[in-house]
Parts: sequence; C-alpha cells; structure tokens
Amino acid sequence: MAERANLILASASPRRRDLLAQIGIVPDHIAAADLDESPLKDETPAQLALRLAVSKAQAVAAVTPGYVLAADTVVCVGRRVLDKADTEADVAACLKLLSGRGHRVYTGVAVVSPVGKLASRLVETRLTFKRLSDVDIAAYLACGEGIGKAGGYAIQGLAGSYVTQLVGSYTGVMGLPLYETRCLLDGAGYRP
Ligand SMILES: Cc1cn([C@H]2C[C@H](O)[C@@H](COP(=O)(O)OP(=O)(O)OP(=O)(O)O)O2)c(=O)[nH]c1=O
Repeated sequence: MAERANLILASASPRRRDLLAQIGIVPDHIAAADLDESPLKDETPAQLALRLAVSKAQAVAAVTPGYVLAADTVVCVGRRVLDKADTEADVAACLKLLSGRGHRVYTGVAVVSPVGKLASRLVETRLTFKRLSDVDIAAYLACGEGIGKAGGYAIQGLAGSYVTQLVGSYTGVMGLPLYETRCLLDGAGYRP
C-alpha cells in the first residue's frame, strides 16, 4: 500500500492546531514560516490575508514534502489593518477603536498538495462589538488575552462577551475556518 503523505501545519499558532484537532486532524509536523507580514502598497486587508496564507504555505512546501496547510488572519476597521497587539497599550488602542462599532476579520487559508498544487480560500467575517467602558477595557487588559492576537482580542475568551453580532465564520475569527479548511484538504486529496 502507498504510504500516506504527511500533513504539515505551517503555523506557530497553538489555536490553529487545536482547531484542527477539533475535527480529528492531527498534523504530522509543525513548521512555521517566518515572513514579513507587512501589507504591500495599495493592498486591501482581504488581499493581505490571502497572500500571506499562500506565501506561508508555499514557503514551507518548498522545503518540506507533504500536504502543507497555512492560514493568516487580518483584523480591520474599514481599510485600516489592526496589527497584532504586542503591548497593553496596543490592546487598549485596538479595543477603543473596536468599541461600539463593526469590524471585519479576514482569514486566508492555503493548501499545497504533495505534487505542488495550490488551493486557497478567503473567509470574511463581519462582527460588531458592544460599546466598551473603561472598566471593560481595564478588565480586558488585566486578563492578558489580547497580547499576540490580531486586532488585540481573542474571541475564544472574555472578548466573546463583547460580540453583539457575527456574520461569517467563528472559527475563521479564531484563525482557521474549519468548513473551508476541510474543503481544501478534501479537495487536495488529503485523507486523515
Ligand atoms: C481576532 C482573533 C485573532 N486570534 C489570533 C489567531 C492568530 O494566531 C493570530 C493572528 O495572527 P496570524 O499572523 O494569522 O498567525 P500567527 O502569527 O499567530 O501564527 P502563524 O503566522 O505562524 O500561522 O491572532 C485569535 O486567537 N482569536 C481572535 O479572535
């Protein structure tokens, strides 16, 4: 019998690994791509998320054979991309911007098959946050969940209680839209 090709998750994100595990998929290897994630001139947030997902998958596929899966999540208000929050000040600035208004989260997902075939999907989710008081913001900073997250929040924690409306993919906001990921892996011929 032919040996099954490995699945490589091209991501350092533990959330993406956990989301895959949720649907019974365990990567054989984790191999994060280290890319410059800054937007190109005139690039929209949607284009950025898709380009980075494809670039991460291709970078890892170039050195590791198998099915390579990668994703990238971009949070934006209008065309303004909210970078990953590195500090409490970044988290507070993001929350003030998101308070009481709508924003979008784009997650690009890409799969490169063992024969080098690329397939990708882009998932858009529109969310609205309740108006956040100073007390809400102080509580969020104290919980520390916004650090290292695109847009300065994680929907899978306390910030889940700020969401008054979500149209799109909850798992996409977390970083790996499971319906689209499964479709891409099935389409590429991956069998767990
Ligand atoms: C908006 C949001 C983001 N995030 C996370 C998902 C991603 O890990 C991160 C977005 O940054 P990404 O650059 O997409 O991913 P990453 O740097 O963590 O991992 P890698 O590039 O190696 O794949 O923010 C949440 O966990 N919950 C949320 O609600």
